[in-house]
Amino acid sequence: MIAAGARLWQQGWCPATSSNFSQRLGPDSCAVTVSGRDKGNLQPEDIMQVDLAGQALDGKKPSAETLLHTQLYRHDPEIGAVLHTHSMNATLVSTVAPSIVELSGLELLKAFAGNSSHQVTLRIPVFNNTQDIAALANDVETWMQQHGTGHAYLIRGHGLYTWGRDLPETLRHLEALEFLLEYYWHARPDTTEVVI
Ligand SMILES: CSCCC(=O)C(=O)COP(=O)(O)O
Ligand SMILES: [Zn+2]
Repeated sequence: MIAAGARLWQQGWCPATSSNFSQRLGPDSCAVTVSGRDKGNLQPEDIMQVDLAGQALDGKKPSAETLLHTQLYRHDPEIGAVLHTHSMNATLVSTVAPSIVELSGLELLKAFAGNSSHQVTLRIPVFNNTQDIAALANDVETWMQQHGTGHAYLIRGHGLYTWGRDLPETLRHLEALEFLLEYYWHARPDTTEVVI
């Protein structure tokens, strides 16, 4: 997670202490970044343990968005890592997109686990931003129960969440998403107005 933070910060995807990262530790807990830390220069003490209710197990202050990470680990036991970033492309797309961003026919869609052809559609739901992270986590869970887990979601005017079986797979998903969101921004098939 420390190396991942340096790599993602270098790309400009984690400005100004934004973003948070986590990795599953077992069936009932995960490691998550401490709130407010510089994600480009994480130290071992900037990573802590929480249970899947989001409660700190070591007295530190977990990411303000911990419940969005633990929702994913509770939802799917196969999820082993979660990355949340604040890139310009994700933020731009999140403000102009309809409620679901759809991407089809692009070779890079094969970067997502389970895809062996470009002839697939990646659906990325867009949730409205809120400071009520528990409510947002509930909205995400409800959406996933109705539509499936998928690979990612956007939060309007905020950023991107993605996940995978482990950290390398999640980094691959994130890099593919960044490419695809930049493509979407330039193509902007559904743009009508900015929505924040
Ligand atoms: C300065 S960014 C605002 C908070 C945020 O969106 C974020 O991703 C970082 O929050 P954390 O508590 O995980 O540091
Ligand atoms: Zn954030």
